[in-house]
Amino acid sequence: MDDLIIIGGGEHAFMVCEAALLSGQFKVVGFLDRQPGTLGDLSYLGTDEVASEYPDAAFVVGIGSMQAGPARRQMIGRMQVKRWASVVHPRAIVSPSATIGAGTVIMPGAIVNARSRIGDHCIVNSAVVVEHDVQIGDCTHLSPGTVIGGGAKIGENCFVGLGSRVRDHIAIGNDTLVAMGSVVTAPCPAGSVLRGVPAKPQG
Ligand SMILES: CC(=O)SCCNC(=O)CCNC(=O)[C@H](O)C(C)(C)COP(=O)(O)OP(=O)(O)OC[C@H]1O[C@@H](n2cnc3c(N)ncnc32)[C@H](O)[C@@H]1OP(=O)(O)O
Repeated sequence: MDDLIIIGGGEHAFMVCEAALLSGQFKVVGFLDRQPGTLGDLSYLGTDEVASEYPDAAFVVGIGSMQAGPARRQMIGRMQVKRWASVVHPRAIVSPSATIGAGTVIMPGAIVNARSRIGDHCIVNSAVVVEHDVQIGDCTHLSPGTVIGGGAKIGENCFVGLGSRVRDHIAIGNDTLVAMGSVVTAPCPAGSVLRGVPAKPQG
């Protein structure tokens, strides 16, 4: 069983901790945060700088990114971490032909269907449906209840808000924000901000 350290001590970190414990794959040894705090029964180990003191542990980001763009990737790049764990809640359904990147978390009720590829450090949140043959880029957050149609491609560093739908076989560019409740019916370039039904670019 791997030792796991969670980066972050907020609400999402608690969810990640619970998923890790329920998976039976990890012994969660503590969490890092900018300031001392509490996270269930976990020990506060220190700030990000102490990560290098745990060379044998695996790490996972427990910070729920709520925006599109490179901030999450940059934060991860600054960490002195050798090994990233992917955490899959035992009540998620992941096809045996799907691949899940390092540092990615899959929350309860999520479905990742056949031949889909989820990148590194993604959040596939509660009750998300990622249909077959989908590609999700690194550091992208699919918020609870989103549905990604078969063969769609979502870029890196995207944020897809609560309950949104993305049409099958379309591509969404990197760093795109999809507002909650949107229905994305057409491809969009990198850096888009989309909102509404059907989703339209915002200025
Ligand atoms: C585990 C978890 O809980 S993960 C949580 C995930 N959270 C989410 O998915 C929420 C993400 N947030 C959104 O999608 C927001 O709608 C944002 C970020 C796109 C916009 O937020 P803000 O800029 O704060 O917009 P704000 O709330 O001020 O609303 C401005 C206007 O847009 C409207 N509006 C806001 N969001 C939306 C939306 N998703 N669709 C349509 N209209 C919207 C508001 O009603 C408001 O209209 P008004 O000016 O006529 O009153």
